This record gives sequence, structure tokens and C-alpha cells, in this order.
Amino acid sequence: MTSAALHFLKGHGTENDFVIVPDPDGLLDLSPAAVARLCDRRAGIGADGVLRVVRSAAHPEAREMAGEAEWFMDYRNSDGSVAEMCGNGVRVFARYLQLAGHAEAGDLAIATRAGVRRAHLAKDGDVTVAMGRARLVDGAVTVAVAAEGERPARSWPARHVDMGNPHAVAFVAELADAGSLLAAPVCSPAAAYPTGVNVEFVVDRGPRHVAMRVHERGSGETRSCGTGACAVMVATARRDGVDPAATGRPETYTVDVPGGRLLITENPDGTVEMTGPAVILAEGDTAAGWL
Ligand SMILES: N[C@@H](CCC[C@H](N)C(=O)O)C(=O)O
Repeated sequence: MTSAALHFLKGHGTENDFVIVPDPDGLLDLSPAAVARLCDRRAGIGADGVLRVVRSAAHPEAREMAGEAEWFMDYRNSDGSVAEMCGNGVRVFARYLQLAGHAEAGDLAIATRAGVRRAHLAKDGDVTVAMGRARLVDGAVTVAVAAEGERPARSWPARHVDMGNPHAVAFVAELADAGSLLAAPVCSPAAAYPTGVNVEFVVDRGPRHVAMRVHERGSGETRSCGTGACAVMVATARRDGVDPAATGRPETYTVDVPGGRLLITENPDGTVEMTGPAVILAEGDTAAGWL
């Protein structure tokens, strides 16, 4: 990619962690191999994904959003693949823009491949993001995990939810039922997810309160997934017979993830908001020539 040192920061949102690469003028050629190297937890910095920070005007995929959102979140999974959206990532991205002096505390718009997302940086440190509408896709979907040791293969019916990126939400009796998640769960029919899928396993914790595990497309099991938590909230609300569009009242669910807690609200107009922490914890440079 480059023989020069690369400046980076490290951040996380509910322990979904990211290497942040400031590249305001879009000059870096960040190849999939370079992203995988940065995200490698033994030979690299280690992360679930990379957030490249580029001015919208300087990126061909974001140029048309430049009038609305000055900055584009170029999100990559840890295997180097590109994704449309990352909910935890967009909160961390907003926190970075604030710390770097590119944004005030308050509201800011961020361009993503799934469109412009608006973030609100609250004084208490949490970040709320308007995540757009969840699309519940019709059609039966099944999620299966392979047998492991004494554990038999298991499968569950799932709800197909699109949050700008694809999700399959399966309700299980225990989070442990999903097994080690070292191998990706298999979703069928495969045609439902032509570009792969993020899979959430969900249990009830109480009224309007659930917990989940996630296996992310391109990153494996992670400690949290913001778009996944939104997909889970909407799938759970419908399962519970809760629909803000019908009552005219917003509804909030608490979604516990292995790395913390997210609050997800669905509004009567179908838009979804996510609130959670966003932390920048380190800043540095790679050794020259390493990448
Ligand atoms: N961790 C993210 C989602 C990242 C993208 C996902 N792996 C995909 O490929 O769609 C989140 O917080 O939403």
C-alpha cells in the first residue's frame, strides 16, 4: 500500500472495535490485504473493522452526499470486504470527528454507503444515531449451526431484516445454543442473501429487553453489532405484537450485547435510533514500511 508510516487511532463502541484511518483527501489505496493486516489481532493492530475517514467530496461513492455530509465513513470488515453500514462504527466515527475538531458536540451528518446517517453527540458521552428504516423482508429464512463435539447441529427459523446491510435474526432458548460460532452459521435459502449475511441469536431478558450474540459477515463473532441490534429490536417488537406505526408511540428496547448495552428506539414513521457509547482509546503510527 505505502512504505510510509500510517497514522491511525483505535476506538470501540460496546467493544465492537475499529482501526480509524484519517485520509481526508482520499489519497490512500487501502487494499483488502492492508485492511486484513491492520485488523489482525496477533500480527497487526487488531480490530473488527477499519473506518477510513474521507471527505465525501474526495470519494467517488460519496461525492453526491457531500452537500449534506462533509465526511464519508469508508467501512471495511476485518477480512478486507466492504460493507454498506456499521452502526457502532458510525458512533465511533462521530466521536473521532469531534475529537479531531471536525465537529462540535451536537448534531452531525455522516455519509455511508447506505446513505446519510445523523449522529447526536450527547453531553453524557453517549452517541445517538438515526439509523434509517428497518426493512422486514418477506419469506422464510433458516439459520443453522454445524455440530461441534457432543453438540448436535441446530437450526432455527429467522427473520430477514435489512438495515442497509443484511441480517438474519433467530430467537433461541439460550445464547450458548449457537455454539462457538467459529464457523459462520449457514442461512437458507442462500438466494435470500446473495452478498452474505450478519446473523443474530437472541434471548429474552425481560419486558422490552433482550440479549444477543452476533456472527458478522466478514468479521466473525464480535462483541457487538449496532445494525444487528437495530434488526433485533424491530424483529423482536413485531414478534411481541409491538408496532409504533400502529400505535403512534415510539418504542424503546434494551439490547444487551457481549460488550455492553444499546438502546434502540423505533418511531411511528418507522425510523430507528440507536444510542450507545463511543470511545477513542489510542492514537499512533505504524512502523514505516510495515503495511
Ligand atoms: N459491526 C457493525 C456491522 C459491520 C458490517 C457487517 N459486518 C456487514 O458486513 O454488514 C455494526 O455495528 O453495525
